[in-house]
Amino acid sequence: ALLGELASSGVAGVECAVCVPYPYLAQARALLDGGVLMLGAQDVSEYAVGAYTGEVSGAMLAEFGCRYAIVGHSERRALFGEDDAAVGRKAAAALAAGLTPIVCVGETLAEREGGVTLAVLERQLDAVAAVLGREALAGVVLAYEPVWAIGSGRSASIGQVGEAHAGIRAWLREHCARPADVPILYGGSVKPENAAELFSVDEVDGGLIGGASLVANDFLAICRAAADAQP
Ligand SMILES: O=C[C@H](O)COP(=O)(O)O
Repeated sequence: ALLGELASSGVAGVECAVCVPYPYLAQARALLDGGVLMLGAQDVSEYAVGAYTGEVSGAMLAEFGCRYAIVGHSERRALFGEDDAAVGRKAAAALAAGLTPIVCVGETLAEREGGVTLAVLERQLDAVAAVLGREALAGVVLAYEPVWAIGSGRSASIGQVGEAHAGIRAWLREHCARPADVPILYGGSVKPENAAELFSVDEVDGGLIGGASLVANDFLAICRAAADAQP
């Protein structure tokens, strides 16, 4: 459904990708081949090669046509013990394999209520910068995903998103060789109804869409909102 619609109507200036679970990569690649939608994975191993049973390396993902790998999604951090340093190593592994890592950062509700949102984002970003360095950092995509907004139906407010994205851009100016090259996506209950408003916020360069991406027409509406928000 996505391919048909995107091929006919297009979404000028917007890069769209689907990040599918590992077992579906081959099938997705066959469907997407030569089309306008790019392919990504939802995770990547921090190890390039070796005896790590069950791990999926960046080279394997590249072989299956992936352009992107999400790293540090809050569910990976919270449920699978991925700490900030591991997220940095995964980002490096993705880059080394020629993939663009989509590095997720975001605060929990307790951290937001404790007034430490920007400090948490900086801590998470510092760990990535420590592994990548200023040059390589310019090759990532960042995604601000407040944990409390993911899958909850409750997106962050415009003010909250604006403050976080401005903070991340300011951090990039200090730590990245080409800070303007790094897109900052917002994720957390993005829907057709709120996409235009979220994409109108300064420093919001796109979205990382979960639930709404499972409904083709909703995802398409969000892609169009991103196209309409182009400067
Ligand atoms: O992986 C996607 C993000 O975590 C956002 O999910 P959501 O749009 O269902 O809140």
